[in-house]
Amino acid sequence: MTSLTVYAAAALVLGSVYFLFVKKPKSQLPLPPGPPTLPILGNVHQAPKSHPWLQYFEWNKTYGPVVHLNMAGQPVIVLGTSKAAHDLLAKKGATFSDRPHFVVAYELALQGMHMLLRPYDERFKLHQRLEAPLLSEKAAKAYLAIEGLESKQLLFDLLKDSGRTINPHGHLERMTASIIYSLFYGHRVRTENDAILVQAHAVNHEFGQLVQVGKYLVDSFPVLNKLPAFLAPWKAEAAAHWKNQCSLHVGNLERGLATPSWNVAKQMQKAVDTQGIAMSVEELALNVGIMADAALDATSETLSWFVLACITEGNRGGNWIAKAQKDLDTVVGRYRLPSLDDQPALPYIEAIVEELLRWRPAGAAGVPHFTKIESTYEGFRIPANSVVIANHWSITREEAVFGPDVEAFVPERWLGDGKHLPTAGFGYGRRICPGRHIARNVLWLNVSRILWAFNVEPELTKGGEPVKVDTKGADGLVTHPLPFKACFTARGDWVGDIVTTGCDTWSVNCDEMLDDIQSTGVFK
Ligand code: HEM
Repeated sequence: MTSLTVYAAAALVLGSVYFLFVKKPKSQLPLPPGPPTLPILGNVHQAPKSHPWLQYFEWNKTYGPVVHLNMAGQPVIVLGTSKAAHDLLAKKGATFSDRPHFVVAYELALQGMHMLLRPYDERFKLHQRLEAPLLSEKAAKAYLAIEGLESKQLLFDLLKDSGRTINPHGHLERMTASIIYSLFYGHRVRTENDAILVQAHAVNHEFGQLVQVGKYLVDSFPVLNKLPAFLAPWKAEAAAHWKNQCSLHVGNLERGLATPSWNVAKQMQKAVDTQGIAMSVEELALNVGIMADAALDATSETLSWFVLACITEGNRGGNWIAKAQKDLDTVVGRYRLPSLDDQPALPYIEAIVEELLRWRPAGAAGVPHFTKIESTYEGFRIPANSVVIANHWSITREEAVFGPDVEAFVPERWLGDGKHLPTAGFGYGRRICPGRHIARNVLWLNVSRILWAFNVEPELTKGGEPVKVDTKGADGLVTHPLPFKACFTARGDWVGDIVTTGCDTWSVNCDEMLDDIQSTGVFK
């Protein structure tokens, strides 16, 4: 969606005027430890320029689970263990659920209507209440038929490319986008070049540019926003971006409301109308649209990481792919596809999904929280107006919790006693990802079906060696693999029989499936 360097690091610098207003500390406790600082600049000169989660991890290793950074007066707290993240962000959720404030990207360009960036206030809680029934565990179950349909189509598309090396990203993204846009707007996505998907990418790319670190002085000195427009060129840029956001999200909302069948947009509109909530069309459209954006990127990139894990880590841990395929053959057999009903009998697939979320958390540095109030933790003072980062990369690499082989892909760690390991990747407390039930189902279904149908292998050099692929990934709020190729080969003729005959879904009437969701009675 945006570049995380951008987003997280912007969080580091945006409030450099805050310190002028911070009340004198009430507690005499010391600040948490952190790297040495320079006068005035603090740690600004050490702020990571890309992949910030890697540097945060190093700081957590050196200074401990709670690290304090001083970004020219802006306190930043980096949490590096799941205990610290739970203790502060979840247990003290009333205090730690705010977000840092972005003048250009949030206040101006999004008119304060970006769900992920909203401050923790009454309006945020209202949106959370409106979304909650549509993202609950029950609702996620009601969406399984649509998810199953798109996952069948994924198998069909991959089978067409069987035996060739392909970049799988387009197929994975089409599948995820089609689930989300069908559910949200009643719009099936037939190709990765779908006009709405392309428009969404363009708008998100533009948004990413607006949160570039240091691009706008006004993000560090909000008082500059009082300047007249001719002295404040960012205002015109933000206004142009707002138009593009509206064109995307209001356009999608209107198309969604005009379809014949049930969808999330209609359900949200109904809730707003029946509860008599005063809400502009833009506000509703952005709520639905930003939710769709959040869902799409994180889920499809996690699946890309899964394919990358297959080709780089597949033979580790006693060959986890072979183990999973043995279980699938025993439990599911070769005459039907796996479904969520098989989940209780396939704990190893569940373990693969957990390990995937741990090995490459899609939001490696999480999404920054913010606290307006001073707190204390384990003998340290967390100052008021701190940006608080739960660094998922550190948290998923805690050797005391996961063992010494944290860089390896080892599903076994989640079996037996491992069932109680802390899951990570969806954030914490009152800002925890509300779409996690849907995400987990999509991940489970596609991981199980891909492994049931295909051997997933690396691209080979002319000499027959696996082509080296980058496993560090690109910088960004949603961390994704750099483009790579893999080869999906059907595991046997039986795959062709089932996938060719039963997985070409383009003739299926999705309107009926969407109406079936409504008739489950989950939504009032
Ligand atoms: C593998 C898939 C996904 C991952 C790894 C993921 C991860 C995250 C993370 C780390 C956050 C920030 C949490 C925090 O601030 O502590 C978040 C927020 C959010 N996610 Fe997800 N997410 C995924 C899928 C989804 C889906 C499928 C939906 C919706 C259907 C969704 C909707 C949202 C929304 C609306 C927020 C903003 C919550 C807020 O600011 O209060 N996500 N997600």
